[in-house]
Amino acid sequence: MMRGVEADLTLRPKRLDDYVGQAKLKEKLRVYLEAAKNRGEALDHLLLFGPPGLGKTTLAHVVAYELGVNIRVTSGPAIEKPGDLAAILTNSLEEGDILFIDEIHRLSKAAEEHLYPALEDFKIDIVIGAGPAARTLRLDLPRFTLIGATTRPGLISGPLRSRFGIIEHLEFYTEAELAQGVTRDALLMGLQIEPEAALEIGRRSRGTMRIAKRLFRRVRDFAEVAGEQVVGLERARQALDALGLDALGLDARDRLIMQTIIERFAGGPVGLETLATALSEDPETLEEVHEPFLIQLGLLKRTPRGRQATERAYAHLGYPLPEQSRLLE
Ligand SMILES: Nc1ncnc2c1ncn2[C@@H]1O[C@H](COP(=O)(O)OP(=O)(O)OP(=O)(O)O)[C@@H](O)[C@H]1O
Ligand SMILES: [Mg+2]
Repeated sequence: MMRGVEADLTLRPKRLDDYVGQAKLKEKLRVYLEAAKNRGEALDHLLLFGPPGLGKTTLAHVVAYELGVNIRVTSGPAIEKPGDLAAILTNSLEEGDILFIDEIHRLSKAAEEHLYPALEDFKIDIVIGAGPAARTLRLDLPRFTLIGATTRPGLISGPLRSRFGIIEHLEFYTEAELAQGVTRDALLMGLQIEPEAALEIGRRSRGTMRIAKRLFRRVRDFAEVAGEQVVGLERARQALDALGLDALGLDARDRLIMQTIIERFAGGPVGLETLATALSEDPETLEEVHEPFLIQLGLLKRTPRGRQATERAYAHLGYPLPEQSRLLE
C-alpha cells in the first residue's frame, strides 16, 4: 500500500477532469487552454489566489499536463537575488513551458522588477561583471507562462498584478465535493468508503481539500486498526471526534479564537493585532489560515473596527447571547 508523500504524488489529480470542484474556474480554464493550444501559443500568465490547501499548486500542474508542457516550480522566498530569477528563466524554460511561483507575494522588490520585462516582452536583463566594467546584457527568453499562486492577493503590487492576463480565485469546497475527493483517494488506495462517511469527513474539513484528504487518512487508520474493510459513518465519526473536530469542523485552535473574542473582548470588535497577541499567534497566520473559514461559516465578521463574533458563533460555542445584542447576523 502507498504511504505518505509518495502516495500524495500519485493521488494528485493530473487532468482537469479529475480535479474536483471549482466548476466555474474549470469552465473558463478549459476555454483558455483550448484557445492557447489552437493558436499554438503559450497561455497568458495566470494568477491563482485563495486560502491554503484549496489546490493552487495542484491546478498549476494540471494546467501543465493539459497543455502538454513542462512546469518548473519555485517560490517567492526562494528567489532572493535578481540573478536567481535570471538563472531559472534562461536555463530551464522552453517555448510554452510554465514557471510556477508559489507564494508570489513574497518575491523581493528587486526580483519583481526584474520579472516585468520577462513577462511582457520575454526579455531579461542580466548584469555581467562587476564595478566599472559591468555591462548589462538583454537576453531573449522563450515565450513561457507564469503561474503565480498566493494566499494574499492584497500584497501583490499593482504593476505585477497588471501583468497577469488571467486572475482567478479558488473557492472553498462544498461537503459533496470534499466527499468526492475523499472517495476518489479511497478508490485509488483500494479502499471502500460509505458515501455517508465521506460526507461526514467533508463536513468537518473546513471547506479545504488538503484537510479532507488528511482526515481521510486518519479515519482509514482507525478503520484498519478496527479490522474493517469498509470505512463507515460510525468509524469516521469516532476518528473525527478523537481528532478534536466539532460538528462544523472547527479544531481546538479555531474554537479558542472564537472563545477569546467572546470572553476577553466581549464579542468584539477587536483589532487583528490585539487578537493575535492575546492568542500568541502571528497576525498573518490568523488572517490567512483561520479567518477565511470562520468568516465563510458565518462565525466571524471583519468590520472596519475589527473582528467581531456573530450570533451564530455564540450559539455554536454554547454561549448565551449578550443582552443588548450588538452582534452581527
Ligand atoms: N480539486 C482537487 N481535486 C482533488 N484533489 C485536490 C484538489 N485540490 C487539491 N487537491 C489535493 O489537496 C492537496 C492540497 O492541494 P495543493 O497542495 O494544490 O494546495 P494549495 O492550494 O497549493 O495549498 P497551499 O496554498 O497551502 O500551497 C493535495 O494533496 C492535492 O492533491
Ligand atoms: Mg501549494
